[in-house]
Amino acid sequence: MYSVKEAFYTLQGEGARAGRASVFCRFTGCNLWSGRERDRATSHCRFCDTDFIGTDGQHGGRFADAQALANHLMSLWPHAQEAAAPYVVFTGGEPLLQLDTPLIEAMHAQGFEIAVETNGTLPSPDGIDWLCVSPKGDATLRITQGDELKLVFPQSDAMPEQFTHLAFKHFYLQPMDLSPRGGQGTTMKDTVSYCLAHPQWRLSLQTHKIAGID
Ligand SMILES: C[S@@+](CC[C@H](N)C(=O)[O-])C[C@H]1O[C@@H](n2cnc3c(N)ncnc32)[C@H](O)[C@@H]1O
Ligand SMILES: Nc1nc2[nH]cc(C(=O)O)c2c(=O)[nH]1
Ligand code: SF4
Ligand SMILES: [Mg+2]
Repeated sequence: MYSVKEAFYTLQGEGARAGRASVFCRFTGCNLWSGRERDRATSHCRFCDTDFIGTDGQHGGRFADAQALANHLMSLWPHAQEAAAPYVVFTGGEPLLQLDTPLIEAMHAQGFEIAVETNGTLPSPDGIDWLCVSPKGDATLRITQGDELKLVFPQSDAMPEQFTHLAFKHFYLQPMDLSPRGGQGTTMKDTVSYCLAHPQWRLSLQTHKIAGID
């Protein structure tokens, strides 16, 4: 059984693959925050910009098996006749609480290329085509290699220097959007300054928020 908060067709907004048409599958639940505002201040992850509770979002629901979820996600990909392979981004919440080998196999059998957005605290199954790891505060990082490391900046207990030696192809800093915590604006200036001073890091903007899409 898979619990999905929402699923939608949009453009990947962040990181090295920003701008790419994607089916997003947002799983319910996370291991670093309950998703309830009253728990935010005492959680491992305190800046989350996402509602991942329940299965009541657009095209959300509970899916009995991998084939049912793969069929559902394929129904959201509108370009069956085009050359570009269908592309899915599994996110959440924390997708590695639910993404397993049967689902990876069912998605590949449909022809999907599979991307994952994870906090990196849980082991990842084999077969993921694009792995994006986004470390969180003092939460122990268990995934130390992948395609991109995308760090939300700044986090006093997870500074970029801690991660530069890890085996990722791309290193991104993404300005923390403070609005989920009632703040204003983002930490854009500090993030730009850090990237200018440390060229190993590139700037990732949340372009879907700029574009006004999901
Ligand atoms: C909502 S998380 C879900 C996937 C996974 N749990 C994770 O944390 O990577 C998706 C992406 O949004 C980023 N993110 C969450 N809240 C943010 C915020 N307030 N500002 C900027 N990026 C944020 C996360 O770091 C992650 O890269
Ligand atoms: N367009 C768009 N791109 C994204 N990249 C990562 C997202 C996420 O919430 O995991 C996200 C999202 O929520 N929307
Ligand atoms: S780990 Fe990801 S989904 Fe969980 S609370 Fe943090 S940003 Fe949100
Ligand atoms: Mg998001």
